[in-house]
Amino acid sequence: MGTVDIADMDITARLAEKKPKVVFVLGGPGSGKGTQCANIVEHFHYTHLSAGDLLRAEIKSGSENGTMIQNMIKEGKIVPSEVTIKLLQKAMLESVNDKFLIDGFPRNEENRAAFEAVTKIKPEFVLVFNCPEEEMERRLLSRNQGREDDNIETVRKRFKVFLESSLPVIEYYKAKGKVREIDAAKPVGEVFEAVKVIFTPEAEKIVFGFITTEKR
Ligand SMILES: Nc1ncnc2c1ncn2[C@@H]1O[C@H](COP(=O)(O)OP(=O)(O)O)[C@@H](O)[C@H]1O
Ligand SMILES: Nc1ccn([C@@H]2O[C@H](COP(=O)(O)OP(=O)(O)O)[C@@H](O)[C@H]2O)c(=O)n1
Repeated sequence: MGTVDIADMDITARLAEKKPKVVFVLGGPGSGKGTQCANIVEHFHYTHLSAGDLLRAEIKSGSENGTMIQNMIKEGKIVPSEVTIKLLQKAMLESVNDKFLIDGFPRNEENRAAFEAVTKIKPEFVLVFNCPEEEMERRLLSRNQGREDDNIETVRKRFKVFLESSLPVIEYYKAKGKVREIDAAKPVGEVFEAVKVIFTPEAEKIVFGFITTEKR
């Protein structure tokens, strides 16, 4: 246990006042989370917070945790929650928006429990992208973003971590009825059509002639 940091308490209290609305976006590495989040931002005015992007920015900023984060990402391991949660809290507080897509988090039970304990925020729902491993592997190895972890050796480690640590988090939310699953193996446009249905409010679905599940 570390000492209580007044600045951390302040961030948590200020964030609680803001009452942010959060959607967690989960799925295996390369399932298309970032791609679809960009579409959701454009159509539904959320702010996209990628845990991985925040961690990579922290490395670039030359922070004291930089080397530790870089080593963990290279190995496909999950960075301790304390670090990632602080970055997410700060980003939510700095944004003028109050609707957030939190992408790639929570990635394990520790992430999930710590986020809930610290922020008291529960997700509105959890968007899950399902994609076969062979397809995710193909996408990651041709992503071409110069990422140190998009090599076959690290990709295999990330798949193992996803199966062992992240799937249980998805199961946890499934049991709570919070998961909205998407077939992410289809082309980008088709995946977004399915995503849109989930984000469109029920009332608007009636107006625009979608089939709704609402009972009359
Ligand atoms: N539905 C899709 N079909 C084919 N390629 C895709 C699809 N969605 C994303 N991609 C591509 O696959 C790679 C991984 O997608 P990305 O959104 O970065 O995944 P994630 O954030 O889940 O790791 C990117 O190069 C992206 O352009
Ligand atoms: N909650 C998180 C999210 C990402 N990460 C790290 O960041 C890496 C890349 O995550 P990402 O979400 O940007 O990318 P994908 O693996 O989904 O393609 C992970 O493999 C972890 O090493 C983490 O430690 N904790």
